[in-house]
Amino acid sequence: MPEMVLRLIRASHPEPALAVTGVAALLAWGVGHRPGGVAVVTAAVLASQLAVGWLNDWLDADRDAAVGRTDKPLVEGAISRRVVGAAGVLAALVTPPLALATNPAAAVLATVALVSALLYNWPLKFTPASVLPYALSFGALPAFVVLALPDAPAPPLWLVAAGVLLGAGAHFANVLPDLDDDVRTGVRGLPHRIGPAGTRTAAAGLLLATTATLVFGPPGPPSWSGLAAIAVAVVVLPLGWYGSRTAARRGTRPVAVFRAVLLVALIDVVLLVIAGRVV
Ligand SMILES: CC(C)=CCC/C(C)=C/CC/C(C)=C/COP(=O)(O)OP(=O)(O)O
Repeated sequence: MPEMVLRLIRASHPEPALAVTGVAALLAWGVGHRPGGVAVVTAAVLASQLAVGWLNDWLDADRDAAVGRTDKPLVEGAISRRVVGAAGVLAALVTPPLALATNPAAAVLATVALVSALLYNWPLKFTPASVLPYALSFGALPAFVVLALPDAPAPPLWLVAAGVLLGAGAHFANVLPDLDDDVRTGVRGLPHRIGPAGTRTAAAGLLLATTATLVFGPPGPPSWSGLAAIAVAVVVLPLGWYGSRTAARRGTRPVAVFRAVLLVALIDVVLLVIAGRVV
């Protein structure tokens, strides 16, 4: 793969972008999209993730350089700021037409999710409302996937609620490794205002609530696989919480809660797809 492409991928926040796109693809398959529908939904979600990730690094380049972020190609000077910004604008522009290949109502939801996420990049991440775009975008994501079906069914409330809780939890988990650096560069979102202990607790608590919503939300009794998912969340999330706390005390990047959150989110969706109970 050409070097430039690899650098662009690194500037896109590839871990969360792939996780969110993978979850959307599995969900699309689980709710009954045909292969073409799965492809369109996946492409629209991937484009929105790339747009948000690239424009985030484009906007944050000076702040990331000020705190010496070693994981950012823009800080290394490995890629120009103009290229990353242009890639972000291009990805944002192709998201609505891609989503429109399903139906207009679904395209509106995909666009709302994108715009809300871009508003996180600027200005909401600096305010106490920093959690809102995550909650809105992640609530809109499963609603988009369901509404994008050929007969455009109404998305179940429990699924949207699970998206909102997952998004809010992901915000706290994502900010956790950067709390100190952010404060030095003037970023004061909700997690910075409630501090590291509150942030770790919010991330783990919201993910546990997501899992419970997914297991107990659908009609009928919970499945054994659903109960197993809760058991995994109950073990993995506190382990991630503990790992992040230990890393923070050692002065290394506390990414364990973030990884635990991604793992629990993926397990939730895979179990739901296998059980065929999403809608
Ligand atoms: C469905 C959909 C579009 C969901 C996206 C929701 C959303 C608000 C995503 C933001 C992702 C992102 C680029 C975080 C980086 O934040 P940061 O600048 O705090 O972290 P960093 O230091 O790692 O760059």
